[in-house]
Amino acid sequence: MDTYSNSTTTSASRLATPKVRCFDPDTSPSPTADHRRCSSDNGHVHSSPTGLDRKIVEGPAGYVLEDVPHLCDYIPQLPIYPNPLQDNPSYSVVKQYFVNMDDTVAQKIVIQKDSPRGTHFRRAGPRQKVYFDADDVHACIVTCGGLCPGLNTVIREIVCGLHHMYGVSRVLGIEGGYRGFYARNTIMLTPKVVNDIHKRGGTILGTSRGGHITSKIVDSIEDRGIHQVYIIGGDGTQKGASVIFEEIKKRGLKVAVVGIPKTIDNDILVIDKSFGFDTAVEEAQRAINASHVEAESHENGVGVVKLMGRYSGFIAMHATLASRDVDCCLIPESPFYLEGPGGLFEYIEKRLKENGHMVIVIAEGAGQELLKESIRTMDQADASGNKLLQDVGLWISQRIKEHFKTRRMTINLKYIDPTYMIRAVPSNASDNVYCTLLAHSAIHGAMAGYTGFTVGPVNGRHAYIPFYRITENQNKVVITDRMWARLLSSTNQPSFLDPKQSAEEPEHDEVHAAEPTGDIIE
Ligand SMILES: Nc1ncnc2c1ncn2[C@@H]1O[C@H](COP(=O)(O)OP(=O)(O)OP(=O)(O)O)[C@@H](O)[C@H]1O
Ligand SMILES: O=P(O)(O)OC[C@H]1O[C@](O)(CO)[C@@H](O)[C@@H]1O
Ligand SMILES: [Mg+2]
Repeated sequence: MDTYSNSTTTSASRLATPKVRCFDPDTSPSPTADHRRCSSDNGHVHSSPTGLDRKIVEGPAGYVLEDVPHLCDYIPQLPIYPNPLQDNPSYSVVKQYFVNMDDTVAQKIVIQKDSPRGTHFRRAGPRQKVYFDADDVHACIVTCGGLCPGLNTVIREIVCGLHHMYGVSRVLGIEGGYRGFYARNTIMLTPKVVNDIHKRGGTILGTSRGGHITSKIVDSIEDRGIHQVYIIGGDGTQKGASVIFEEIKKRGLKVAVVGIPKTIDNDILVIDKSFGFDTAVEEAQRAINASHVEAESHENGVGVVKLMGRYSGFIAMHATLASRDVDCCLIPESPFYLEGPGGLFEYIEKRLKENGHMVIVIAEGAGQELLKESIRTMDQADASGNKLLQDVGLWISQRIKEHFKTRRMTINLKYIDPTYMIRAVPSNASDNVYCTLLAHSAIHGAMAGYTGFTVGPVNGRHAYIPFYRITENQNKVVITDRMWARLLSSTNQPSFLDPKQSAEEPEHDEVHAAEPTGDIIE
């Protein structure tokens, strides 16, 4: 473990015009707290298996801060400026303008008297001093990966937040995802241009998969004189953002790299939930309702609805719990089987005999092992390297039809795949507010000189989270938690689990692993 130092290899800031010199402990009359964090005694750099540094600060009673990088970690003597927010009339009502620089957010909030204080993250919010002169700042925004409700709201709120809170007027939109840095046009984003984009689905910037050529992206950032890069995207995008940050650090550029996590599947760890998730669950209700109406209008009606979730079944689980019309929910985390006692076919037959109709919700990543056994196909991947999944909805519909044919039982099965209808809607009211907070937290962090981080709520408080924390693993439904039990008790479906197996399941250590909303954690 090396002692953390802020003066690693660098070339000086190439971009900003100094107005106030960096804090000097001997001469500065009013040291800013944020500058003290740059001194060499408050943390340690841990080398990760990938060779990337991690800033870990340890405190009493098992307190651990997993801190995020700061520009002054690798650029010495950076100028600082007073935060213009303090002169902003809209914010004059706020009693405490700035967050305390020592504020951190606990990852685990349910603890026992003697348990260690555990992991914390730096609290998001405006700082008293900032590391960019608003007049000089040139920011850019890019959206990558699949569509998700709320993308336009985040874009809007970054542009308007930079403009209204910090007076930053130069914001560039990079078109078409990462490849847009070097292969596409850019557009100037002003509050006027983005004024009503939150009412539209999709992303006004366009998006793509693949095309992450780090050197070309960073060349483009450097050539355009960009100081703040806001990157909106899922797990792949955040990995890409981390690589961009490392390259920027290597080149010694004064550029803050900020990730805003986007994943409709809610498969990003640590944060309470991802934007667009609520909207997706709400929109999924329409498909489930339609499926239910069809099913109950026909003799032995079976509705099958496929919902998003490649590796995590959160949308399917929450849409099922919200709807109450679903008789069976199948997700990737809970293996199931079709034939024999306790299997899916037996359960369908039972439900049809009891109720005359039934609705099955299946997440796109569920049952992939069964599919592999019955359909032999080449493994294919998309441009980002994500495995392309077979259509489990079509497959299961076919298998159910075949099964009841052999049982000489007439069923009426209707299959609905609302994926792209759900992804394309604008975000709902609560996601819109959430997107605003994400954008503001991102802006405050970048202006305060933090970099190489993702922003998001942890137990209801927005925090700055190092990239590695959210890219190392995926958030999954924990089927031994109470939420899944709640689902089983609401649908009455079989658990497909050997009771012995569930008793032996190890306890998960991620507080949020099973619950996407902070307010419903037990
Ligand atoms: N390990 C990686 N290193 C660098 N760039 C990556 C990496 N993984 C993915 N990317 C880049 O990130 C972008 C988005 O990745 P991807 O298509 O996997 O979507 P995502 O961000 O995970 O969103 P979604 O939730 O829609 O899957 C792509 O341009 C891809 O090239
Ligand atoms: O068709 P596309 O754009 O590659 O995206 C499909 C994937 O994107 C997601 O909606 C996540 O963004 C997945 O649930 C789905 O598998
Ligand atoms: Mg992804």
